[in-house]
Amino acid sequence: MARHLKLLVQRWSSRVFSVEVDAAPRYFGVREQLRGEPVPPDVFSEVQKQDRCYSLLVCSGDRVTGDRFHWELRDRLQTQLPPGSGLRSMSSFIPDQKGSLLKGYFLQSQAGNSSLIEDILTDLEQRNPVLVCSYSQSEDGQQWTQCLWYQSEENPVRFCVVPSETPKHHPSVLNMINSDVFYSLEEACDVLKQCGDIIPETRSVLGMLPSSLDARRKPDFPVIVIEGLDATGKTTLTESLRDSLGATLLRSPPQCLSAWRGRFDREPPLIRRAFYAVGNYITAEQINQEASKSPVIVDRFWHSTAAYAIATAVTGPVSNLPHEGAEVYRWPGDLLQPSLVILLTLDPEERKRRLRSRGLMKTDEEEELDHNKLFRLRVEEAYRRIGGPACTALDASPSADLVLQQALLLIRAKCHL
Ligand SMILES: Nc1ncnc2c1ncn2[C@@H]1O[C@H](COP(=O)(O)OP(=O)(O)O)[C@@H](O)[C@H]1O
Ligand SMILES: Nc1ccn([C@@H]2O[C@H](COP(=O)(O)OP(=O)(O)O)[C@@H](O)[C@H]2O)c(=O)n1
Repeated sequence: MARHLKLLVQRWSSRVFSVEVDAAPRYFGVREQLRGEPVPPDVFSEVQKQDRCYSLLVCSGDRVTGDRFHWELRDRLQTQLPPGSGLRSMSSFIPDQKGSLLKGYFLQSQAGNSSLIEDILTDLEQRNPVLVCSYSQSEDGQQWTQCLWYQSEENPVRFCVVPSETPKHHPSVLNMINSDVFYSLEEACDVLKQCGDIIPETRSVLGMLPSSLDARRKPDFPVIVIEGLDATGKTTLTESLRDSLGATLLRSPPQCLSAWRGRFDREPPLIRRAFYAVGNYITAEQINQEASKSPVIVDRFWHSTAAYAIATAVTGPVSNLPHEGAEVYRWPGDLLQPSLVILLTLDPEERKRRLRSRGLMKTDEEEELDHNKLFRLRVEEAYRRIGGPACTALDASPSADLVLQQALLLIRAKCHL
């Protein structure tokens, strides 16, 4: 077994395992002694006695390969597994240890399906960076035990499965920085550079970057960013502001990346977020050039990149988000800071009405906003928590003209235009 896997398994008992059930993580741990705590963790309470469970944790040393494999694995399992396998997202982490998160899946095998599932798992483990554990119930039905799948045939080392306390932070928070949200151009570029061979388009994206960036340069004219969920009226307002103020209108991601956006939207979060992060720096350079001549209005910028990334990485209610004031809500030190960020807020029903009347849905994420109320609430709250500059909320429910007048009042007060 590779050295890093050996170390991982040796530290098994300091790890917590988390399985998502109805968007709420359930936690358990493993202990070396076989008896002692006969209470099965609640994720096992619905499993039949004769069934087995399996966990698959992605353990690639290379994060780009690992994240892509984790992403594809869900589709592969969903297609190959028999119905009733109860496929769920799972992870394993060491509480409070940043970067310790491993992602994977948890599944059940019912008696009649066991040989099919075992064939799928054996094949997966032989060819891919995945560590498979199996879980079975003890003879007396008092305890669930975990053992490594590859050694389960001969003399397996069994660990007791025990309930674990809910950790202080949602597990995803441990790996968020530089996996979901990037705080420097260098970190985002590193990810894209690593993808050069598998996604040739990354070279063209990186080629759009300016040769040097100066985030400290103060633009001569104000730079105003308009943020908000899809269909809150950003396009309508930004176009009116451009006309009223004689401003230049820019957007992030910038127009020059539009040919490659769809390609990156199909990639796992690590790569997709790195693409949008780099997009902000390209827009920043365009802002620098234009703001020496006129005010600049920007349709989406850093708040969108960070808020959607943070809200997607965690699951469940708003209370699972990193706490207010946490490091993830800071502004990247090397990214141009706008003079004002206006966040358009809208009642969910009115937003849906505008979406319907516009007649098209966009990214999977935007579609998810409609179906998943908790996701929408997390995005909105993440928007509010991001600072440096923090956004100023503006009620977007009045008529387009009234929203424009209110926005102009805010801009005049803050930017002396
Ligand atoms: N203040 C407003 N009142 C009513 N409808 C609006 C208002 N602002 C925008 N709309 C309409 O709502 C839809 C979404 O607006 P749009 O500007 O495209 O939003 P976004 O750019 O945020 O996705 C469009 O059909 C637009 O005409
Ligand atoms: N600066 C940006 C802009 C968009 N995005 C992503 O792009 C999606 C929204 O794009 P969209 O095309 O629906 O945006 P609009 O049409 O509302 O401007 C979100 O899901 C974000 O994840 C980003 O990450 N950073």
